[in-house]
Amino acid sequence: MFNKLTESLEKCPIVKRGEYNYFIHPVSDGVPIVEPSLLREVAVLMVKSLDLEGVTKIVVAEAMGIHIGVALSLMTDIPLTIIRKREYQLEGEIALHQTTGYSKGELYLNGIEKGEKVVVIDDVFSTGGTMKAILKGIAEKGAEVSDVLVVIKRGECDIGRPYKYLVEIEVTGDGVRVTDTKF
Ligand SMILES: O=P(O)(O)OC[C@H]1O[C@H](OP(=O)(O)OP(=O)(O)O)[C@H](O)[C@@H]1O
Ligand code: HPA
Repeated sequence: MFNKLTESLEKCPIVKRGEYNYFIHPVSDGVPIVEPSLLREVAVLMVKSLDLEGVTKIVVAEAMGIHIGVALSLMTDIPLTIIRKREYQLEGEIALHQTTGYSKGELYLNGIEKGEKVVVIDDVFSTGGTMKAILKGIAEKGAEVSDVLVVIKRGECDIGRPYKYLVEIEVTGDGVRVTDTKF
């Protein structure tokens, strides 16, 4: 029944970013197209997996957290905040330094208050660098993280706390192999 995510991953193309084998998939890249049925499957699986009890905000990072965050927000009626790559200089904004397997950059966190209970979701874990930066920012704000979930886990990531994933993959220059699913 839930086979769109695994089947689409096993068919997706790989490109080189330096030494990094980068897989290109609708969930992690938005290209070539995001099928509503795939997005719905991911949203249903996230709702089933996450502990949403008492959660006041869904936290995602620009850009590829946005479509999955919107889908989850529409299904749960929980508001969404997007960590942006653009600085707004709003009061209380926190700047975070992000390092991924192939890039570095700044992220800016707004919209989370002390004492809130949040879930953080993202499309992919590769090194876990982005998630570690996000968690540091949320802790600095004094908010509690109820759950962390990534749709696609590639590689081993220690983010300093437990997390959930929907599928685990291995990526080589030849393609993607799904090694575990949580549904
Ligand atoms: O575990 P990591 O090594 O940190 O990699 C995962 C991050 O990399 C991608 O974001 P990216 O910064 O490339 O931006 P995008 O969402 O705009 O594609 C992805 O959306 C994750 O946030
Ligand atoms: N593909 C898409 N998004 C990603 C990847 C990847 O290989 N690694 C980290 N984010």
